[in-house]
Amino acid sequence: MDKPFQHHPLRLRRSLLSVPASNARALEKSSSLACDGVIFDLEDSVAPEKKADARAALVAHFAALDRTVPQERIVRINAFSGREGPADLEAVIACGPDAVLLPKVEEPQDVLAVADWLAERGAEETPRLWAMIETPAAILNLAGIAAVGRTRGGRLDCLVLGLNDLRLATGIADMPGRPFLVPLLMQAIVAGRAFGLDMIDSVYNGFTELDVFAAECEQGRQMGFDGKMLIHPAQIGPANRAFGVADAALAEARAIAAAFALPENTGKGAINLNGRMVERLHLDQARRLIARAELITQKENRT
Ligand SMILES: CC(C)(COP(=O)(O)OP(=O)(O)OC[C@H]1O[C@@H](n2cnc3c(N)ncnc32)[C@H](O)[C@@H]1OP(=O)(O)O)[C@@H](O)C(=O)NCCC(=O)NCCSC(=O)C[C@H](O)C(=O)O
Ligand SMILES: [Mg+2]
Repeated sequence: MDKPFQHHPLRLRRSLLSVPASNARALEKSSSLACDGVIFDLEDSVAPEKKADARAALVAHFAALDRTVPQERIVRINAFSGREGPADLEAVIACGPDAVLLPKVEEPQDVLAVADWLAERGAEETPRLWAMIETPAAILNLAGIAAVGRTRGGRLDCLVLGLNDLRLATGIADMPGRPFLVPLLMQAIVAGRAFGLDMIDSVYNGFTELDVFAAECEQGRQMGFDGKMLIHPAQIGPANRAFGVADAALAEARAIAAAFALPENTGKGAINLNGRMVERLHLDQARRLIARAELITQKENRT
């Protein structure tokens, strides 16, 4: 079933492809891909000596962009408190993306500082802010970071897990099924949902192992994630499938909506639908799922 609470308009975020801003071919290709969003990366996929060139390439790319392509556009900057961060944010202002992804957020102030910087520059509603959760400190401070979603006009939209950095910092093993990471991922889900944020699962590095990748997407969906950060175009199809709306789930949602629309169920809080109790909260979930399915259909008809 769909998630219970959301503080911003419904967006498709099944597949978010990271594209190094220093890779001209990948930049060019990104607009033609069926991912729901592109994360233009100025951080770890760009070598230190290429940072300035990557910013310039990104600004040129956005200047020539066809903004009718149905993709959300996010720029991942380097840490705002570091050497490259302020110049990256100036590039963000020039680009005008939908959102800025902040890496290695450790405490609420890491997000608030950027929100205040953007507000001072007159950037009121957009870009939105997304925060990467990828350090032990971020895990300890999850509730405080997610709570930023309720301040500064609710500018924080999404938490994105970064398991490469988290494994590096903690020593947690990279294992099939992510057994020792699942408890941390679930903490993130609970914190994000408490403040109405969208939740994006971490990248999977083995971009040729598509069966394993599909299983990890399915696991992420079952945990409650909305989508996954990707590193390669081959991962888009499996992610869109796993985080899309299955036919059976859509049929069930339609049955719930139809049942509550029956005259005999008017005014009822709970009904019997084929031997299962269904409440009005399930009707709300069903309506959201139907709306998401409609968004997917609209997108597929446009691309
Ligand atoms: C992983 C790669 C370095 C592999 O690159 P390559 O060997 O060139 O792949 P292919 O030859 O299989 O590529 C086939 C075609 O697809 C295009 N391509 C590849 N990757 C992308 C991409 N990301 N976006 C757009 N297009 C892409 C190639 O250009 C080929 O096109 P064509 O010429 O038409 O055949 C590479 O995939 C890559 O660099 N991926 C992204 C890396 C990245 O962004 N890293 C940062 C995100 S990871 C992260 O955030 C971790 C997190 O912080 C954490 O801590 O966990
Ligand atoms: Mg990282």
